[in-house]
Amino acid sequence: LPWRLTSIISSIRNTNFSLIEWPVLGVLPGLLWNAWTDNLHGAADRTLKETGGTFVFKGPWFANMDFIASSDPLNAHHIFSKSYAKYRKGQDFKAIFEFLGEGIFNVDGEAWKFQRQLLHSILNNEELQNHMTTTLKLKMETTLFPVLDARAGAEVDMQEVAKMFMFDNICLWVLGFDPGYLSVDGRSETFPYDKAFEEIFEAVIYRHIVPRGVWEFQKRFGIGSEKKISHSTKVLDEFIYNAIRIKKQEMQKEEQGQQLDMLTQLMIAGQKGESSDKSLRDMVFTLIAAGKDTLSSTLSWLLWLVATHPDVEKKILEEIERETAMAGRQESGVFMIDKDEMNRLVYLHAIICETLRLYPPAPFELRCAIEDDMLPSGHLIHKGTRILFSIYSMGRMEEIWGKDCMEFKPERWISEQGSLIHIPSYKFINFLAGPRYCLGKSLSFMQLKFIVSTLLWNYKFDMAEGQIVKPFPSTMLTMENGLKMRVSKRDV
Ligand code: HEM
Repeated sequence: LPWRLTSIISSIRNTNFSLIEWPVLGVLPGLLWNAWTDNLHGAADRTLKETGGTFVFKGPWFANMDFIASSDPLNAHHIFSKSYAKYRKGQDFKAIFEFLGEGIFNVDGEAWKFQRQLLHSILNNEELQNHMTTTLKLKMETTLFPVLDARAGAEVDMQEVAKMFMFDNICLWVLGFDPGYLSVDGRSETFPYDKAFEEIFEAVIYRHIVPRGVWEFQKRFGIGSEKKISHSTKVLDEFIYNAIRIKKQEMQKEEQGQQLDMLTQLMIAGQKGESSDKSLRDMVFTLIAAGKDTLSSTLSWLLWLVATHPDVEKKILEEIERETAMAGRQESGVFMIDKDEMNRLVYLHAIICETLRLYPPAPFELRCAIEDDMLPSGHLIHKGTRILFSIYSMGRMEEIWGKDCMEFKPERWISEQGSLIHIPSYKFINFLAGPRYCLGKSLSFMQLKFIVSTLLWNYKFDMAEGQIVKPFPSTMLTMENGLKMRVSKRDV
């Protein structure tokens, strides 16, 4: 009890949630909230290990909080692929993520099929992918490298830099313009949009934990975290609707050449059918949310893991030197990798997979059964049961990854012949499995390989003294204390 009390008091002090929420929440959800936020993913991981990979959580009878948590790969295969038709995102998911509107994350059935086909054709369009790599390269040359040069030798929060850099890039890819969040003069303090996304994803975890009636009550009266969600959604809506309005004006000008951003492609596709500003807003909002934190989180964890594993750093630099002509190719003072060379970077691919295994940007998935069923683990599922799948725990299971599952070891992804080992998606579920797997998977590998190889070849990243790196309890796996590093230009 004393431990609980101390830790509740410290949670109240440390969380962003208003004091009003504590009396509203009551003792039990308060304890739960405390346990989850103390080390949300670690706590779930421990319980899943103790219970053999699946456990039933029972809340008070009136609270509608029951769910089944699992990290069992056979259950994953069952829920996401084999018996996919029996599980949906469900009404709870839709309510929790209501700010995504009718975007692809939030819909099932025909609405999902339609968006899936449309986004599949856009995200796999080679011309568009080449355009994205070109804009990324330009952004690195004109902004990222000058920012790092300007702060060389000083402490830099690389998580902040990664967030700002990816936010600018995702806006370039999705909306076709650069908001200039990352800049040498450091505008970050005043830039509201990325912060608005962050606040929503932080606050939304609360909706996963407390009874729906509680947060709906708070929403109705604009209390605590709900106030933040509605304010931040308004800020983002203004930003996105403005981008849609400008894009429409641009498209009306005949002299405007073909633009290769996703919003233009969605509008062209929409001209053939129905496409309201609201549906464009929902799709664009979802795409920005899908891409920005996933990539910046992977980049941050990867930089930390490489900086704390000098043997891995040495091997990746050797691979870049051996497999690419980067050493002899300098553009505007920096060395840039060629797009065609990226497929040869097998070790780098393994580093990215290994980072994602240990630190999945999207650490859990929520599903709801639409009929009675039985999981391969033997758990009975009744219609309406919620299932919380822990991707974070699955990446740390000894049964899948062996005794060294907690070690960062990119070699586990490479065969004796030197090629990549294929791990089935239901075991390495970071991009999900089955019909709803991530549409940005190949794009993500391409962009991350480009960024990481170029960054590591040109710069050295060392940890700042006293920096403690640990996950922050949010819907996205970010670092609680940032990632303070000393950056120096590498002597190539
Ligand atoms: C490291 C990077 C990424 C990871 C780990 C990742 C992970 C995931 C996961 C777990 C899902 C399933 C979500 C759910 O069903 O609730 C998903 C879906 C999706 N992702 Fe990604 N993602 C990444 C990057 C991207 C990028 C860059 C884009 C595009 C801009 C993207 C677009 C999508 C889309 C459109 C879906 C919805 C698919 C559907 O519902 O059919 N992702 N992603």
